[in-house]
Amino acid sequence: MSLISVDAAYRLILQDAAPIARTEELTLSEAAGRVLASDIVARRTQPSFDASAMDGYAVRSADLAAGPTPLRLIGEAAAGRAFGGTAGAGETVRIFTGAPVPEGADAILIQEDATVDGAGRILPGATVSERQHVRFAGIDFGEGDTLLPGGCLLSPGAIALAASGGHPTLTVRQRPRVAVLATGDELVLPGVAPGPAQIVASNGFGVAAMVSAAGGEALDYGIAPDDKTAIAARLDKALAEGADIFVTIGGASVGDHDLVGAVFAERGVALDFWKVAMRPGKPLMAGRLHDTRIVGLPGNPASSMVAAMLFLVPLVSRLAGRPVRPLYRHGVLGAAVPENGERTDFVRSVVVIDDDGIATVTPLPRQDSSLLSIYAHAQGLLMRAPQAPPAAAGEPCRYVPLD
Ligand SMILES: Nc1nc2c(c(=O)[nH]1)N[C@H]1C(S)=C(S)[C@@H](COP(=O)(O)OP(=O)(O)OC[C@H]3O[C@@H](n4cnc5c(N)ncnc54)[C@H](O)[C@@H]3O)O[C@H]1N2
Ligand code: MOO
Repeated sequence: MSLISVDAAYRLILQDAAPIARTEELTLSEAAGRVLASDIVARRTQPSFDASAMDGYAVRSADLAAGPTPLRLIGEAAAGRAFGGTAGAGETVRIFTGAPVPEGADAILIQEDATVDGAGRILPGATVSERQHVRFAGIDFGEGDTLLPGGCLLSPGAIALAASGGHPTLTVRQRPRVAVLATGDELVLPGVAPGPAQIVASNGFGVAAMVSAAGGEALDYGIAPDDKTAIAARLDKALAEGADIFVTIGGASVGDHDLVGAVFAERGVALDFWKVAMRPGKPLMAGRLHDTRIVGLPGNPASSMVAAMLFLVPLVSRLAGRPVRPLYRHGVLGAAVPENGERTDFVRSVVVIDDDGIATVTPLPRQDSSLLSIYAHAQGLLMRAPQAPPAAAGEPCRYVPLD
């Protein structure tokens, strides 16, 4: 298969990717950050009664308009404790924020504008307009109103609104299940002392973290040795478990021990592409087998992280039903850059956003695709198009944010 462009690979990986239909019911605290499955309507009216917005006195506004006449105090209303009677002409009820406004009263005189005389009567120091400081029933929403549309991301505000509407649980879309498998005889888990030719597996943990942040559920498939049977067994497991995406790391290139492509071919994976004209991350595969999408990431640490950021994160977001944000943002170069070669270059860069929102993108000095220390300290990937001419500091550029 020949190299395809970044844009073509991006289109291919997202084509026919739709939010998964499976749903689950979660408590409000569990549902935060998830995607609502369908519209929810209010089960109640909020507020369900006319409520005071201030601490003071419930009055009849017409009484105060007539002049500063003392009012007779006939009772008290507090949040959770209504005054049972009716305020008649010349009468007032002590009231606190959140309490039901008594029958007869139509406004609140704040306590700063009132004094109490020796006889316990209330002397208004100001007039009030009708409805002043009253939150009328239903000003937030009424029973049966649509509170949140299906497909919305459950932000903290949305969770609070659902709670107020009387929903203790919400039906949300299930997260896409993403099996993540590292491959390579040389890999040991963090914390295990590597042998003389071994290294510590790192990429799977970074990729799993990206999957979670994009709204997916990462399934840890561990490490498979460079052995076709072992890799195929993990693929079969992913299919049996109904994984939405099977991600491999490593073994994607052309060496004698790069077996992932061979396993995919033997198992009948229909590849959409293998190898993208980009640096790092060229030996990237994507395809599908039955209902499972397949993504084969290259092994070099920065290559797998960059390829996952560009292609896996949008795919997971789309399957999760979350908005897929545009790949690139605009910025200005913080340093001069040379002419680019034939592949799209993704240059790990420091991104500083000033008070006006202008992003200055400055390439980090070392770009070898094995360097996690550089990747981890980059905030963005400067995008250099194929054959882009040299560019000076201050010129416009595009970059992929890494947050
Ligand atoms: N003759 C060619 N050789 C290579 C080419 C090529 O076009 N022709 N492409 C190079 C590029 S570009 C990349 S990127 C790598 C990718 O190769 P693989 O996907 O086959 O990756 P591996 O060979 O398995 O591993 C590469 C490197 O990364 C380390 N690795 C692998 N998995 C992990 C992990 N989970 N955590 C940390 N590090 C990992 C592995 O030990 C190797 O050092 O191929 C080039 N070669
Ligand atoms: O894709 Mo490789 O990432 O150029 O090292």
